[in-house]
Amino acid sequence: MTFRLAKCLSSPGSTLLYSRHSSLGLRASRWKSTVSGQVEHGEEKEGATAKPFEAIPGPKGLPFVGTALHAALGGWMDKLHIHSQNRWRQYGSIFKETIGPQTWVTIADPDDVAAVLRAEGRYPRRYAFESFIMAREIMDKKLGVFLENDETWQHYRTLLNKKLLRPQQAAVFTPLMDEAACNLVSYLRRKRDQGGRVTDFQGHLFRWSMESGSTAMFNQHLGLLSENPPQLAKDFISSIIKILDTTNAMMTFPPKVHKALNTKAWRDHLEGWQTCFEITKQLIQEIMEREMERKEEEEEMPDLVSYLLSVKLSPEEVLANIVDVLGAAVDTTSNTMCFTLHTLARHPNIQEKLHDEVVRFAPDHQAPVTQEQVHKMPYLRGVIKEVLRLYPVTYINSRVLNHDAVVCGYKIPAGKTIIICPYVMGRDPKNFDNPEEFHPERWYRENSKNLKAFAWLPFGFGPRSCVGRRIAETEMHLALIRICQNFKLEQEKPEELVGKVRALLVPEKSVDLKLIDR
Ligand code: HEM
Repeated sequence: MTFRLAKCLSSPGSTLLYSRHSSLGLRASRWKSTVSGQVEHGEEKEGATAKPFEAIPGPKGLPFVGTALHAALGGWMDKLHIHSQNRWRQYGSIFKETIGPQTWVTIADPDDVAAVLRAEGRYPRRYAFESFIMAREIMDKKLGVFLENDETWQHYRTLLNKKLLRPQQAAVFTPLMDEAACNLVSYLRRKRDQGGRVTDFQGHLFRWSMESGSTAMFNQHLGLLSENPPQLAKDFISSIIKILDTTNAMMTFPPKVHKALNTKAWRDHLEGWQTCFEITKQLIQEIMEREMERKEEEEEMPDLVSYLLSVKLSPEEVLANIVDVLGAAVDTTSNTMCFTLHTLARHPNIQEKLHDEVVRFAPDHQAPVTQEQVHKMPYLRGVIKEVLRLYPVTYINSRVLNHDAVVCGYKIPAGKTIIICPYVMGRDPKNFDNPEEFHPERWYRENSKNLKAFAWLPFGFGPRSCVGRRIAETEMHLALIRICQNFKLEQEKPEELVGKVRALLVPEKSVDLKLIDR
């Protein structure tokens, strides 16, 4: 079947039919294609009955800008996760909407999502923010794994998989990440006021995730959690924040318009990218210099930069890939941890249960925490999974169709973007019982057997899924263990946690918590 599907996908001019059986879930055998006018069995009927793209339901909007003005005036660009949920309820299993420069077809039924993702072929494509690509063109910089496509993407991706996803590599970065988690604890102690309060967890956790994530790339600490963090790394963080803060504006109106009018948002966006590239370049240089001084035996597991250079990527390609990987690593993990700590403070019973498990399997504050210990903690892993279900930082994901296709009975031309909604799927009662409840036990092996496949997709799926998943999960587990060992988290004013969209789903307000020593 795989062969047949791959053959269909690589045939020029073919139309894929993405269908699912209403009661039995996906039936792979029903995927068909027309190849150069030849019709495979049974396909003609389904293709012929498919409705045209224009018939996909959705808001009409205005010519050229679609619902961008509604979004700007109604202020819902930063609530796109809720907006998608409302549209989904209003229009049903598939809807289409043009917001500014992009027309998106949205699906959020796990079976439809499975059908699209399972047929994506060798070179899956995601929707790429036009402004990200434009900025690189203007700066004359290359695209890295996040933005590249086709053979070049696959080349980068194969190299990165070897360094970031392999268990042998995890053995190198786990102890360093554990040190970063311990440093986070000391750092938070220093940030506490006299009443034990720490304000703006977002900023603190941003530092931690850059510190922790970069150990997996550079095999060394940047020192961001120390008393005097290096200016370079602090500037990198500011540049990423600048890029993310201006991304919503680039989504509401075409970046070309922003550029032509030289808007403040565009200037900031571009400046963010320029600083990000300059700093990453300097960071790489510093790391390479330090690396030269290191001992020979450490060369067995070279850091990511040395490795990429050793496999003959040019310095420009290495720079572009490090920018892409670091850029994807920092805000995702830090905001997920923010949601996690806030949720634990809000649910003292859950926090105590987690603490009991941590004390049982990692009782010694001084001893290193290992992957084996983490594997013995299903509740801990359930907490993170539950946070990613309710607050997936990547609240939407996407695929740009390589071929004309039929999705949910509608003809979708090649090049159109299909939006997949982990946020909507994670809160749909058809997929999860009592979806609004935070219930880590639902992820225990015996309970999760009955969960719907593809309903939980915070890291995406397939060959284009998150290359940093192992790193992200490892660092979040370790940080949570260290925080639980050392602190009880409390909220001064118990508050519902509300998310907003700033390219990713992030907490709307500053997360402020009280840390009481255990
Ligand atoms: C909570 C943490 C994280 C979440 C929820 C997350 C989620 C995602 C998602 C949904 C995608 C798109 C996958 C797809 O299209 O199917 C992605 C891609 C990516 N992520 Fe992550 N991510 C996280 C952390 C990280 C970390 C720590 C790194 C780096 C160490 C990283 C590096 C990347 C890269 C480079 C890509 C692009 C991969 C490609 O296009 O081939 N991510 N991530």
